This record gives sequence, structure tokens and C-alpha cells, in this order.
Amino acid sequence: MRIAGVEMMREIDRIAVEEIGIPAPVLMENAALACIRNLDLTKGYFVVVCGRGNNGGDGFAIARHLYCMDKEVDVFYISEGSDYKTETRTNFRILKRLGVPMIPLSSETMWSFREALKDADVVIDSLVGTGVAKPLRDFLRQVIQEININSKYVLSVDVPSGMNADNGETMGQVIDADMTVTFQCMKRGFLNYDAMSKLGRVIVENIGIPGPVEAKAEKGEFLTDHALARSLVPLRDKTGFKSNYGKVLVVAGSSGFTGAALICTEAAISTGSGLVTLCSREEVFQSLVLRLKEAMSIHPDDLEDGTGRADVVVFGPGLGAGDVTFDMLLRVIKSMQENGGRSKTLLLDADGLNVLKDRTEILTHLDFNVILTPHVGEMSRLCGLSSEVIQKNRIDTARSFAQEHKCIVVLKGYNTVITDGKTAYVNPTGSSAMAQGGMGDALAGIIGSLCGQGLEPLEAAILGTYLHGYIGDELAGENYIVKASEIIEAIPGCMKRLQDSKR
Ligand SMILES: NC(=O)C1=CN([C@@H]2O[C@H](COP(=O)(O)OP(=O)(O)OC[C@H]3O[C@@H](n4cnc5c(N)ncnc54)[C@H](O)[C@@H]3O)[C@@H](O)[C@H]2O)[C@H](O)CC1
Ligand SMILES: [K+]
Repeated sequence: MRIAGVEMMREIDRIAVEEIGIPAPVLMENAALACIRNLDLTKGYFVVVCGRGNNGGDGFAIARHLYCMDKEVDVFYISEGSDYKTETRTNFRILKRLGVPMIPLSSETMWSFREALKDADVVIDSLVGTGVAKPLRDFLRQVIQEININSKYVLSVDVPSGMNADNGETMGQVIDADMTVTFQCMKRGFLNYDAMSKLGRVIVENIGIPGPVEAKAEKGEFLTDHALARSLVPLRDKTGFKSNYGKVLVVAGSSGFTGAALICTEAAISTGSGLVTLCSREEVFQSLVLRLKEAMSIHPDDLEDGTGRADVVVFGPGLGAGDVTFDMLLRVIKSMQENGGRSKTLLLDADGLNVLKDRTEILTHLDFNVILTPHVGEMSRLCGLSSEVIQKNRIDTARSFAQEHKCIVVLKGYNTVITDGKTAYVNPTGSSAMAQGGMGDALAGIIGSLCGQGLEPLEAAILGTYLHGYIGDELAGENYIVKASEIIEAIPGCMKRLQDSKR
């Protein structure tokens, strides 16, 4: 599914109507019906609040459908401002002719508006959508405030009115929606963490604009959907041998951080790697000896050997952020450069990222694939921006770092961003039930394993993050929190279910 901002939505609309010739009233009708589909039609009394742009037009059309269904409908509308656009005027006039109660909003009608809001089972917010990107006029702010204070349940049409669809910021005042039915594409602004609490449940509805039209206006930003993730799960050949499923070297763990090594290694094994080797220090193996059943092990002195044999090196979990780790990283990089590494991948996580602080230029001239999996703190150390700035611009930050350093960035957190600098995918799975130590180590092992099984690094990162969160969501359905070890146990079953699913 594509992610779009204001300009891209306008362009999609223009191409659909002007170049392809889909009549604009058809799109408005489809938009209205998409909202109707998501309304609780067992309810009896609906209040529709309409602005003067096409978002208001959608609202007028929704009111008509509710009227046709014999629902009690009151329409309140902004009576002053710019002229109606053609389709909005058409829908406004139809309602007038039908005799649907229509009340212009003003200070005189504010009292009856308030009473209607209190009585309404559902309030439909059709004030403004993607057409406004500047601070709202005072009167509109007041209307929004009344809706927020007095309504039981609000469905926002396309965008909660007052939210900037590009960045999620509030333009003076914003509707606090229970559900947002947005059209055709996920809006970029909805991915802003601060915006999420205003959206309620988000439903993306197709309004009859064909995919190729969207593609013409596309800006390379997508939400990973189930169908994409499913299509990426590797098919295992009947005659496959362990050497067909990738050799992964995990370089991880130190005294006090043995769990990181164990989790990362086991995650790679459970995701389906043919051979997984852990490179760690003696003391790590002493405490893991009884637990690592399927993995092989090597001593750090043999790092070059292990790197030479591996298709993928996952480097960093629990290693420590000192010079020893940095030296090990340089040895891995040198060995990968020397071993003709175009198809090989280095995944850097945790301390593998921390040792790159102020040294990220070493990433730019490597002959093999590099994947970085930072959380926001690690991203901040890598790029020098504050966590606050990064969180407000997650896609842009990850994308420009990936572009500049010629690598793939997986910026972790709610709505993890995966990007190679050209395209960016936002992952919709996972929740704070997974916010625990060890989760990142598991993700690194999963992505590394998928690379070794032949997925392109970007694909491996897209599927790995989706799968990791998908498993977390399944487990969180019945558990308050989810442990990394539980994720690992569930990987094979979830991969099978994902692959077999029809959605
Ligand atoms: N994208 C599509 O294919 C379709 C979109 N539909 C709906 O149309 C809106 C976008 O409509 P548009 O007319 O461009 O803009 P809005 O309705 O969001 O708002 C414009 C409206 O707002 C008023 N206004 C402007 N600035 C201010 C301000 N500072 N303060 C207060 N009010 C302001 C002014 O009256 C403008 O006219 C999209 O979201 C969808 O809901 C289609 O119906 C289907 C196809
Ligand atoms: K709206």
C-alpha cells in the first residue's frame, strides 16, 4: 500500500480525473460509500458536519445515503468562505431538494449544534481533508472543539479535520476521531507518533482509483502489507540441502551479555538458515554450552575464517561498544572485501552500530551489502540528530542516511522504517508488548537469516520486520508482554501460517 502526502493525493486525483477520465463525482460517491461501509448502521441518529471543500462534499453525499436508509440525519455546514467546488455544490443541492435538515453553522446555531452533537449516535467529521495545510480559521477551530467536547463517537472522513496530512501536525485544533476512513493511500502524517492518538482506528479504503494511476504519482513510500510479506516468504525446495539456505555468522555476546548472542543465533536458526555459527568469547560459550544445540561456534581469533565462509555476518548484539569491538568490525569488513563480497551481507546491530559513531564514512565504499538496524538512540548516535528530531522525521532521516551511506537502514520502533534510500517501507506490525530487551537481537537474527536464504537485503529487512511484529501481535493477543525467546519459538509456525494465508 502506498503512503501519500497532500501533493501526491492531489496529483493522483488529477491524473484519475483529467488524464484517465474517471468522473470526479464518481470518486466522491465512492468515497461516501466507503465511509458508509464503515459506519455502525444499527445506530439511528447521525450528525454530519461539512466544510466547503470536497471533504465537505463527501459529507453531503454520506448524508444522502443515510437519508436513503431512513436514518435520522442532521447536516451542519460551514456557510461562509470559498465557493463550493462543482461536485460539492451538486451534493449540497441534492440534500436541499430532498429536504434533509441542513443548518448553517454560526454563533446563533451553535447551541443547537451542541445539543445535536450530544444526542447523535455518530458524528461524521467532513470539515476539511487533504486540501488544507495552514492554520485553521478561528471559527473552524471552535467547531472542532465543540465536536471534541460533545460527541460520543466521531468518524473522520479522510483525515481528522485540522490534522496536516503531510506531517500529522495540528493546525490550531484537531478532531479527536474514533475512526478515520482515509481514501486510497495511507496518509504520511498519520505515521507521526503524536498524530496517532487523534486518528482512532484507521481504515484505508479504495475509492476506485486504479493502481497504475497511483504509481504515476508515487514517491517511493509504502506500508508493508500482508500480501507483500506473504509473497516474500522463501519457498523451500523439496530437494533443498542445508547449504541452500545460507551460512550465517553471528558475532555477538560478551560477559554479562550472553543472552544477546543466544537470542540472535537462535532466531537465525528458527528462521530457517542452513548453518549458523556463533563467534564469541570463551566466557560466553561457557555459559551457553548446554543451550546452543544447533549452532556451531568459533573463537574471535578465527573471525576471518568464519567471515570468509559466511554468506551473511550479523555483527554487534551484546559485543560491547569499545575498541575491541571496533577492531573486530574492521577485521570482518576487510575479510568481506577480500572475499569477493558482492552477494554477501553485513548486518550491524547494537554495538556494531555504536562503534560507528563519528566513523560512518567507512560504510560508503564497501563492495558488499550493509544493513543497519538502529533504534532511535542508535540512529541519533549515527547521524548526530537528536532523538526528538528523528522521531518527527523518521522516514526522511532513515532515507537520507541510507542514501548517503549506501546501505539499508531499518529504523526500529513503532512503525519501523525500512529503506535503501530510494524507497521506504513502513512496517505496520508489532506493538509495545514487544518492548523488551532481546527483541532487537531476535530481529537481527531473523533478517540475517532471510538474507542468507536468498532474499535481497531490502526484501529480507521488509519481511523480517513484518514477521517479527506479526509474531509479536499473535502472541500479544493472549499475553500482556511477549518475550524474545517466545518470538523465536513461534517463528517457524508463523512463517508457515504467513506463507499459507490467503489474504
Ligand atoms: N483525493 C481524491 O481523489 C478525492 C478526494 N476527495 C475528498 O476531497 C478532499 C480534499 O478536498 P479539497 O477540496 O481539496 O480540500 P478540503 O475539503 O480538505 O478543504 C478545502 C476547504 O477548506 C477551507 N479552508 C481552507 N483553508 C482554510 C483555513 N485556513 N481555515 C479554515 N478553512 C479553510 C476552504 O473552504 C476550502 O475550500 C479529500 O480530503 C477527500 O475527502 C473526494 O471527494 C474524492 C476524491
Ligand atoms: K475530515
